[in-house]
Amino acid sequence: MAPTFMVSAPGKAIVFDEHAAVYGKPAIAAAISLRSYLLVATLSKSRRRVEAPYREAAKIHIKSATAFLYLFLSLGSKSPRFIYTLRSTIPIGAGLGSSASVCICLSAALLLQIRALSGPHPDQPPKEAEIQIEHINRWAFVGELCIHGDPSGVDNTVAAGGKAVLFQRNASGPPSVIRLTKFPKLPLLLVDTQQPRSTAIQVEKVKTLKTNHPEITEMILDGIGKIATSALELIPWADFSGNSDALGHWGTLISMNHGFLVSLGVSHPRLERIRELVDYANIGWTKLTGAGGGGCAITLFRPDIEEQTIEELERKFAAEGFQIYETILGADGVGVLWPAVFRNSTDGKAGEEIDQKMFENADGVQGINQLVGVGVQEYREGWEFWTRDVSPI
Ligand SMILES: Nc1ncnc2c1ncn2[C@@H]1O[C@H](COP(=O)(O)OP(=O)(O)O)[C@@H](O)[C@H]1O
Ligand SMILES: C[C@@](O)(CCOP(=O)(O)O)CC(=O)O
Repeated sequence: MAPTFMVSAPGKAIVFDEHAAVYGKPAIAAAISLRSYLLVATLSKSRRRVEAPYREAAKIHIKSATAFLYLFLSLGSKSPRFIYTLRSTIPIGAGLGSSASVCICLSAALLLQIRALSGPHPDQPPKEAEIQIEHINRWAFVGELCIHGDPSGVDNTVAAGGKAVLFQRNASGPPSVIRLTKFPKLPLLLVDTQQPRSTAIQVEKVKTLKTNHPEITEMILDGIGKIATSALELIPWADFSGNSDALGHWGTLISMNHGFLVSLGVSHPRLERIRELVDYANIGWTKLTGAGGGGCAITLFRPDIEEQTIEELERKFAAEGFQIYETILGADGVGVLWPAVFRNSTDGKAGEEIDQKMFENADGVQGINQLVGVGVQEYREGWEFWTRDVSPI
C-alpha cells in the first residue's frame, strides 16, 4: 500500500507592473509563502471509493471540483482507493493565485501516483528537475482552464517553480515567461482589504481611461513598464539583506508603482487606508497587488523594524477589519512530503504519520502552518522541492 503523502504549492503576488502588463509591458510576479496543501491517503481494499477534496459543496468550490475531476479522469490511477484532502492558507478570489496553487497540487499528486515524475531529491540534476516542474505545470494549466476559462498561465508557472517570473504579453502568441531563479526571499506584509473586486472591471477602467486620455495614459503605462525593467536590473548582483541600498531602491520602485496605479484609477479607499497606516508606522513600502479596486496590498519591510511596531500596526489593521498575513516573497515552488510523517517535532510527534483527521482538524491558517507548514514561522522538515538550474537573473 502506497504511503500517505502530501504536496504543496505557493500562491503568488504581482510585485511590479500589473495593468501595464495588459499592454505588453513586462511584469514581475513572485511566489509567496501562503500555500495550498493536499494530503493523499490510501484506503484499505474494503473501502473502494473516490472522495472529492471539498467536504462542503459550496458554490465557490464547484469550479475547482470540476478541475479535480477533469485531472483525476485524465491522470488518475486505475485503483481509485484514495482520499484527497485539500487545505489552503491562501485567501480565495483575492488575486493571489489560489486556484493555480490548487491545480499544481492536484497535478503533482496525480502524476506522482502514476509514477510519471522522478524526484524530487537533493541530487537530482537541475535539467531533470526542470522537466518535472514543466510536466506538473502543463497539467495544472489544464485545471486552470476549467476554472478561469482563458488564463495567461502566469499563476500556475509561479506556483510550479516558485521564486518569480518576468512575464510579457505577446500580441501574436502566448506570453513570454522568463524564470527569475535569483529572485531574493524577502519578508512581506500582505494585507487583504476583504473588498471583493473584479479583474475584468479594473482592466476595463484602464481601457476607458486610455480611450479618453490616450497620451497621458500611455505615458503612465510606459512609466510602469520601466519600473519592472529597473527592478530586474538589480536582481543578479544586489544584496537585499538590508546592508545595501538594494532594498531601498526596490522600496522606492514599489511606492512609485503604486502611485502610477492610483493615477490609473485602480486603487480603492481601503487600499489607500492600508498605505496610510503603513506610512504612519514607517515600516516599509506599499503597493496594491493584482487588479486593484479591492483585493490585497503588499508591503516590503524596511530593515531592522521593531517587532513591537509591527504588532501595533497589525492590531490597527485587525480593528479596521483587514486580514493580515506575514509572508515571504520568492518562496519555494511545488514541494512533496513523502511519506507524510513528522520529521522534526518539539511535541513528541517525530515519526508519527500526519493522517487525514489531524489535517482536517488543524485550526485555520495557523493550525495548518503548525502542522505541515513550509511558511514563515514554521518549517516542517522533510519537504523536498524540484530545484531548477540557476538562470542569469
Ligand atoms: N482553495 C480553494 N478551494 C476551492 N476552490 C478554490 C480554491 N481556490 C480557488 N478556488 C476556485 O477558483 C476560483 C478563482 O480563485 P482565485 O484563483 O483565488 O482567483 P484570483 O487569483 O483570480 O483572485 C474561485 O472563485 C474558486 O471557485
Ligand atoms: C490587472 C492585470 O494586469 C493583473 C490581474 O491580476 P489578478 O487577476 O488580480 O491576479 C490583468 C492581467 O495582466 O491580465
